[in-house]
Amino acid sequence: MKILIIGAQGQLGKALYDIFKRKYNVIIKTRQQMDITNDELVSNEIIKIKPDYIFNAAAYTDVEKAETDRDSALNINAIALKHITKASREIGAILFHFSTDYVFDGNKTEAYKETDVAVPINFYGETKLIGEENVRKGMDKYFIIRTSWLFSERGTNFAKKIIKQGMENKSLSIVTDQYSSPTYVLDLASAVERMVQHINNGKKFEYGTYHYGGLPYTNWNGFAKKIIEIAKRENILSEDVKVKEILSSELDSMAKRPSNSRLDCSKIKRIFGIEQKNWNEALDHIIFNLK
Ligand SMILES: NC(=O)C1=CN([C@@H]2O[C@H](COP(=O)(O)OP(=O)(O)OC[C@H]3O[C@@H](n4cnc5c(N)ncnc54)[C@H](OP(=O)(O)O)[C@@H]3O)[C@@H](O)[C@H]2O)C=CC1
Ligand SMILES: Cc1cn([C@H]2C[C@H](O)[C@@H](COP(=O)(O)OP(=O)(O)O[C@H]3O[C@@H](C)C(=O)[C@@H](O)[C@H]3O)O2)c(=O)[nH]c1=O
Repeated sequence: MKILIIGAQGQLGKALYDIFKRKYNVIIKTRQQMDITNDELVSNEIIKIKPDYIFNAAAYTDVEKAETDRDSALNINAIALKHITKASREIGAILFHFSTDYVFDGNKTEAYKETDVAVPINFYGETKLIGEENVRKGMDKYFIIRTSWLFSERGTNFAKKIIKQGMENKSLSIVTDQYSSPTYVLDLASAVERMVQHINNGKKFEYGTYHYGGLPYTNWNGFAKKIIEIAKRENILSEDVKVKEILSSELDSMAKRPSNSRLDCSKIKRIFGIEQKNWNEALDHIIFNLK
């Protein structure tokens, strides 16, 4: 069973490699080795490697910068999916593509299901939604996994930004009016492994779009308070660091974020038996490892 991971240097790409290298023949491609915006290269490499599964963890993930650096965000998150699906289809590979809670506008009061209409309110979300549509149009054997607020010990993410800020300032101001859930990358990668095992064992399943995120739901301020609490306990931050509550309207940001992008993950549980994991335990673990 051969697996190709594209975007292997990102936080999710690395987690997928850590999980899958234990039992599978995994080939990894970094941006330097396979730029997904290069149609010819993508096609040649995928056809040459001929993997059974392709995991596309490559993306443009700077939500603020995407508002102005529009061509790059669009090429990487949207157009490149035409190249990847064309080559995947040609060799009959199964594609796992990753998308975001930011495809939703946040106007729903409950958690979002896979069947809810996606209306992005920022350009990153727009490009990710076009990418999803390109996957659906381009092939049949795909999984689009929408996830939220990824964190890990590696790469750039909210948890690491908060610790860094806590080291530099005594007072942090964090929004209270955006709700979703943090997801530890290794929990997401393990969910993907469960899906692959399920398929390889010949069990019943459906291709298509799935939601997977951590539990419990929270807002960014709640997440930040938990990060600070653990960092104080581990003596990484001093006791006098405080987290102030602010509203999104007080932020100086170009990209709007949804007030509610909680993902309903009941479909992945029903079809693949995958349970959501509690992110608190993972947060303890990564902050301990940052020491
Ligand atoms: N981070 C998050 O909070 C969330 C992420 N997601 C989705 O999950 C997926 C993984 O995200 P995450 O691991 O956090 O992202 P990262 O930003 O950590 O990693 C993305 C990787 O893609 C690479 N990349 C960028 N452009 C190209 C290109 N043209 N060709 C090949 N590789 C490229 C980057 O390389 P380089 O470092 O050289 O730029 C980087 O290694 C993405 O699809 C993202 O949209 C969904 C919800 C939340
Ligand atoms: C760092 C910081 C952020 N915030 C706010 C800004 C923003 O509204 C919210 C989240 O901050 P960030 O900009 O770090 O996170 P953001 O880049 O919006 O994170 C998103 O990344 C993409 C890739 C996704 O797909 C999403 O699921 C989500 O994880 O918190 C504060 O209020 N104070 C702060 O000090």
